[in-house]
Amino acid sequence: MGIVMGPNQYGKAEVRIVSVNKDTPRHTIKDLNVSTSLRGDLDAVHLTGDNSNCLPTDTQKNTVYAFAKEAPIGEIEDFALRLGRHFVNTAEGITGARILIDEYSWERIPVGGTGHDHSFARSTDEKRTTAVTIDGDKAHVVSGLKDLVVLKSTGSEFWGYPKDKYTTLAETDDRILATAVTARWRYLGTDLDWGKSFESVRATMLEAFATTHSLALQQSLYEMGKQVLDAHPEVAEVRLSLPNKHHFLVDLKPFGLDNDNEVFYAADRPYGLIEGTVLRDDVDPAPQAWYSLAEF
Ligand SMILES: O=c1[nH]c(=O)c2[nH]c(=O)[nH]c2[nH]1
Repeated sequence: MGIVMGPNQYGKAEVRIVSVNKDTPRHTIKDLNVSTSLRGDLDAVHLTGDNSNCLPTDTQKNTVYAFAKEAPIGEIEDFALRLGRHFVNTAEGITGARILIDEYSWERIPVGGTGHDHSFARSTDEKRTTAVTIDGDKAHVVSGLKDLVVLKSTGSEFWGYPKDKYTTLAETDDRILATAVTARWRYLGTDLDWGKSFESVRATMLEAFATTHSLALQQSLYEMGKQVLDAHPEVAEVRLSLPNKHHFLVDLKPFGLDNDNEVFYAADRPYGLIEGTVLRDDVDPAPQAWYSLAEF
């Protein structure tokens, strides 16, 4: 019987970096939020405060900035792979690294009919994401997006559910279906055209959401994941988190008006939260997750 140090990791969270490429007067920008986590032989720092294997989180932050200058950032997956491999290959006692990156999107401001060379507007709240894990000489990439807000103004029903003495929800064959998509998909390789794959996965998910006549958001979730896997052999599994952004019919009878599914109250909370994984049954399962309080 005794007490030991359990799973642990440490790093710098949310390194905000904006990098401007000035190779030509038509600048491009990369706007990222980068988090690093390292694992390895870290008992000593926890048990006795011996920092000899503890590459400072400050150094990890500086590495992110320096790497952005030493070579073009490129796709976030490639940048994360470079950073993670660097820490594992160079830091004494470090055997694993996980790099999380969120990328914010900017569009050129239109001026005189074309996009301006060096002025940008934040186009949407949607973020492109990646989570790259290095484990010794192995690497795996889970990319995704979050805060992609979508809505169907019809083509959504919800009925046939069990009713008990607490049920008040009316069955409907015509409702608004709206959600803010968080999606993560696990790649089978580490060497591919990340940007092309991202755009295609995103387009497939959107098309599946739009064209599925939905009897439940759960059914839309499965279709979105399934159609991504059908069209993308490079993807092993898709995980989706879909808040059901409820839209309630407003009672217009007090004003002598009929509401023919046209006027809704958009509630912000509570919301249903529909989550799930759609996966191939013939690939290796995802490697064990990194430490997370939520998985306790
Ligand atoms: O698509 C839905 N799935 C549910 O599980 C659910 N539950 C609920 O109240 N409304 C909905 N809608």
